[in-house]
Amino acid sequence: MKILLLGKNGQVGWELQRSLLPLGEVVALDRASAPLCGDLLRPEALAETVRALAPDVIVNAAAYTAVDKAESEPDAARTINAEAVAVLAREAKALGAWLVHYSTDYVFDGGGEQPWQEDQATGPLSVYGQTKLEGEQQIAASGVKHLIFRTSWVYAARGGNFAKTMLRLAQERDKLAVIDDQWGAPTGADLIADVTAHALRTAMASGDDLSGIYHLVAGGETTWNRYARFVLETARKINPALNLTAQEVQAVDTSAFPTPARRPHNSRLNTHKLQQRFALDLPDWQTGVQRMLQEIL
Ligand SMILES: NC(=O)C1=CN([C@@H]2O[C@H](COP(=O)(O)OP(=O)(O)OC[C@H]3O[C@@H](n4cnc5c(N)ncnc54)[C@H](OP(=O)(O)O)[C@@H]3O)[C@@H](O)[C@H]2O)C=CC1
Ligand SMILES: Cc1cn([C@H]2C[C@H](O)[C@@H](COP(=O)(O)OP(=O)(O)O[C@H]3O[C@@H](C)C(=O)[C@@H](O)[C@H]3O)O2)c(=O)[nH]c1=O
Repeated sequence: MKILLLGKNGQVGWELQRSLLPLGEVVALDRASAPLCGDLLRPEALAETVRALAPDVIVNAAAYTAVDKAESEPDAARTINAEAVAVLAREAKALGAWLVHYSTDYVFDGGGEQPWQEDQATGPLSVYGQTKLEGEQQIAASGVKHLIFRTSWVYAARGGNFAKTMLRLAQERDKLAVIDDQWGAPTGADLIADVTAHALRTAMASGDDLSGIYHLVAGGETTWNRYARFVLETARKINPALNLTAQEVQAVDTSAFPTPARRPHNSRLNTHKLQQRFALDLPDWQTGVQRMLQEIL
């Protein structure tokens, strides 16, 4: 089996290079790859690469993920998160290949307090969320066999993420102020990659019955504030010599921390469908965060 992996150097892409290896030959590209094109800002060059490689599976881990910046760069966000995805779906469909893709909790408007199910109405609050939703819709409309994993609050030992931002700020400041009224689940890129490999293997063995959208997040729930406090407490235990000067992580409302992009209050995702269809048990979010901190500290 031949797998084309796009976005190989992102948090999820990096972990996928390891997880996908047992499934077959992995051709892993990033935006700078040449002569093959892995640049999602050049959708038609990307299409030529797909036709030249004729993979059995395309795994797209590339995305425009700068949530605030997307508000002032909607065209680039849309080309990468939606137009290029439509081209990948079209080419995969023509080849009879599977398309694996990732989406986000930010497709929802964040109302209520219940975990969102896959079939509930979306309502993105930001350009990033809107363009990711358009990507999902393009895949569904193409008729390609697909797995779309909606995940949230991704972290990894490699790459930039909220946990690492908190560690950096806690070394620079005496006090942090972090939002305590947005709820979700931090999810490790290694978990996402491992579940992807398992689900892909299962789905390919069962025809196209398992094609669809799945919510894939770690178990439990927290707020950004509680997550930040957990990161700093755990970091202090792992490495007491670490110079974390911030003694307090002040809990603030969303209104006290204005950002260019609006973010959902309720980012909880219900994972029953994924766990049931693929016979999976997802670990609590704390387990993976601890492991990542052990690794980087
Ligand atoms: N990060 C998160 O918190 C969440 C992520 N997701 C989704 O999960 C998926 C993986 O995200 P994650 O690994 O965390 O994101 P990262 O930001 O870590 O990685 C995204 C990758 O996409 C690449 N990329 C950006 N623009 C292009 C382009 N024009 N052509 C090719 N590659 C490009 C980046 O390359 P470069 O470094 O060169 O810019 C980077 O390697 C995405 O679909 C994202 O929307 C969903 C929920 C939460
Ligand atoms: C840095 C910082 C952020 N915040 C808040 C802002 C925001 O509501 C929240 C997280 O901020 P960040 O900008 O780090 O995270 P953000 O870029 O919003 O993270 C999102 O990325 C995309 C790609 C996704 O798909 C989402 O699931 C989610 O992970 O924390 C504070 O309250 N205090 C701070 O000092």
